[in-house]
Amino acid sequence: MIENTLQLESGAALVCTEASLSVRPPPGKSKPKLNIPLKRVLWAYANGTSVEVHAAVDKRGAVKIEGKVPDAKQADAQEWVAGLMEAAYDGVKPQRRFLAIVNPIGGPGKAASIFKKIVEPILRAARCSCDTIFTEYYLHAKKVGAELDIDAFDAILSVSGDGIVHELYNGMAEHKYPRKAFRMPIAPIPAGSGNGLSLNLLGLKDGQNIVAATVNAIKGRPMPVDVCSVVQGGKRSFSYMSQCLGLMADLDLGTEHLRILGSNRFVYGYVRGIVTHKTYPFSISIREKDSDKHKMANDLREQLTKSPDELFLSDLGPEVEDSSLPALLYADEDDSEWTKIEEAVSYFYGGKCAYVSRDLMQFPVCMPNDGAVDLAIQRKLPRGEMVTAMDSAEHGRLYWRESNLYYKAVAYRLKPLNKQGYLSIDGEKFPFKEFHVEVHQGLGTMLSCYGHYRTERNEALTAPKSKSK
Ligand SMILES: Nc1ncnc2c1ncn2[C@@H]1O[C@H](COP(=O)(O)OP(=O)(O)OP(=O)(O)O)[C@@H](O)[C@H]1O
Repeated sequence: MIENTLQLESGAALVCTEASLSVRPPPGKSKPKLNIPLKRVLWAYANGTSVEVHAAVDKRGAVKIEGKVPDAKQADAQEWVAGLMEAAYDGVKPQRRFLAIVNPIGGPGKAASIFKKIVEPILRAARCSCDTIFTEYYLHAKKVGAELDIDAFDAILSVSGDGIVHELYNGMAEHKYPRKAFRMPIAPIPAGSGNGLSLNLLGLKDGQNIVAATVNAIKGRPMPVDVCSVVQGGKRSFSYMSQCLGLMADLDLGTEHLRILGSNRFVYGYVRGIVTHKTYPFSISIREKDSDKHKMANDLREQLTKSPDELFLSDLGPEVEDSSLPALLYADEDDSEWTKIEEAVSYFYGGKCAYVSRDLMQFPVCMPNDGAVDLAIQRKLPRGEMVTAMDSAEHGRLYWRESNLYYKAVAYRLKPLNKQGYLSIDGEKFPFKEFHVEVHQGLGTMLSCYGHYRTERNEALTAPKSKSK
């Protein structure tokens, strides 16, 4: 392994390898060696004999490492610092200009203090600039998206839950140059109650980690993501995450009055669903891209082996020539050749992210920009199996169940055949009425350090030996 060492006057040394920066204590000192991944190095600077390195460390936030080199080593220090900065910002422009949208009432109401105490110091240490808007009313973020000054910022920080990103996208759709607005990368900082986007970009371990999310905003690369049009009663809106009806919508929107229970309200909702054992009749038409579970799992396996350059946009994003919204291609198409399902099912879920919550990886073969929305239609199960169905659901085990019909669709239509129920689009309540969805490949942009959703122990990648219902 190549090591680039800067010897300090104190006897300690700063050692940069291809993967990390470590601080080696002087010989004979028992202080433990500090090891920081290069991704976490925010800034390095040499002035005369002084050297400063700023980094982001879990639980501590922005930290500064300082030292002095002997007079004769000033040029070495300059060279070492330049090398460290190059390695730390590999492929990414330093000093991004952010627009932060902070929802002061998001989740437990801590977004403003999280932003001030953790996020801002890290941005300052990385010498990023940041204009901040505190949302003042429902749909304020939509207005921000619609009026976005595209040239003034490199990325948007959404300091809240998933609702603010939904509003931003629906605002961007009303921008003077919608497609250009959608090219503005978004990076979530998980300060809401539903932080699904962050969970998908950062994984289960780091999904709620504010330091990791802020580093993702500084070091992540622009990843194109599909955005769906949802057309209902002639009105078009945009969904980047999910569309849901039946049991899973009931246990979210139908338990809002129990917010005091925190995430336990979802457990309560699921148990209530087992007791009532209700089914929901839908008529669903699917313009299929795929429905072979083995093929979809294989396609994901292949995707995960691609190099970052194939997965990301260049830091500046491609030139967008046509700045208008993509047209609706399938809204008027005759669906007589589409796949039809007319059945009373437990729930219907459409999604563009793998995790829908910490406990459920509903769409384990989902890809950010394959031009398809994943559909999971859970058929009615006996009560006992409803309980076991949630075993390892956070690792995507549901995927291989025969009762879980799974499609990739470029478009679909759904008509509820009963009168009352909940329709959740990205967690927002929509009228419980017929709607049409179609996918716009790569329309949106998120910042990511991986180029794909970060699923952990994804069981969809290993086909089971025996069939499960
Ligand atoms: N100052 C404000 N007053 C009232 N509502 C606001 C304000 N700022 C933002 N909102 C609304 O807060 C809602 C919740 O935002 P978001 O989903 O990001 O956070 P959350 O805590 O995850 O939300 P949820 O309550 O949906 O779980 C959005 O609908 C947004 O319009």
